[in-house]
Amino acid sequence: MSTDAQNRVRSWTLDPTVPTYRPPEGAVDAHCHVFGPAERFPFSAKAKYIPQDAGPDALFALRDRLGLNRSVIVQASCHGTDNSATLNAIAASNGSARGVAVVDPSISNDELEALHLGGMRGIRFNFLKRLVDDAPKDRFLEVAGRLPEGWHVVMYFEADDLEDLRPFIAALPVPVIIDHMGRPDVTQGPDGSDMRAFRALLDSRPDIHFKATCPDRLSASPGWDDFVQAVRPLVEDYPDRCLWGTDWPHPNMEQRIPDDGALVDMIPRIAPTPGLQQKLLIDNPMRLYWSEEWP
Ligand SMILES: O=C(O)/C=C(\CC(=O)C(=O)O)C(=O)O
Repeated sequence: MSTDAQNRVRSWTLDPTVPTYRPPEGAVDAHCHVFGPAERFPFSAKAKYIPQDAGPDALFALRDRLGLNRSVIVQASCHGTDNSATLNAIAASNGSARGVAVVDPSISNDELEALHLGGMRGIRFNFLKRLVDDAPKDRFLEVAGRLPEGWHVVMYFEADDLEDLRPFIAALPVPVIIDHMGRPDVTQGPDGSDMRAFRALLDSRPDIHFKATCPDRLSASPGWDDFVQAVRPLVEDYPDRCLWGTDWPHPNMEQRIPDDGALVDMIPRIAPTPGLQQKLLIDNPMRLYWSEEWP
């Protein structure tokens, strides 16, 4: 994969609109990434995409523009299991960012503790074949059993893989967060088979959470109406289990770059009351990522 500067892709807009919706004070962007800067934090030899730099300065400037206050930075697959770029961004955040690491399952307990001190609060298991070469479930389960206190597992998979993954998810010994709701086909509507299967998963244990994220990836309609129709009932029915995030810098979306301001303006459409917005943007992510500051 070419790492030449001119071949590195940009999947985010440099000029997002300022949203009309104003998030409540303390709102958390619970799903974003950083890329590089590559000179200090080179990409993994196994990276499936090589992006331009999108470091902490750009992330925090965007956050200010969007009216958000905290960030959960999820280690992106292009950095493999070297979490330095994510840790660097967390360190630059003055306590306003936490992270989710990607680790080699043979990681030692001391290394996990060091990640905790660096602001990590979970590990991510990525099952998307276009992003990672392998996802060894037995080794994932082993490391999930010895995470630092209060950590959780973030899972990324596609709807067609949910059935296969159910025993694995059931065996996880810590709380679980599902990225982008496991990528359902939202065009099926709120009662479609993908949403029904996802609700069955949520009903299978009380500590599974989901990110009501990525209309840009999941929607087939320009105004993202299908996303709203499918996702709002999920937020309303599981108000204590939902999180929201921008997904900036939108890896692999260079052909359909979303406007980050429009993503923020989705919030009141999927969480229509101030009470739901408080849970989605503050209570739920604070409990999972800043538990020591949260009642
Ligand atoms: O930003 C996301 O959640 C989705 C990604 C990228 C990703 O997860 C990664 O690189 O680790 C995708 O679907 O390409």
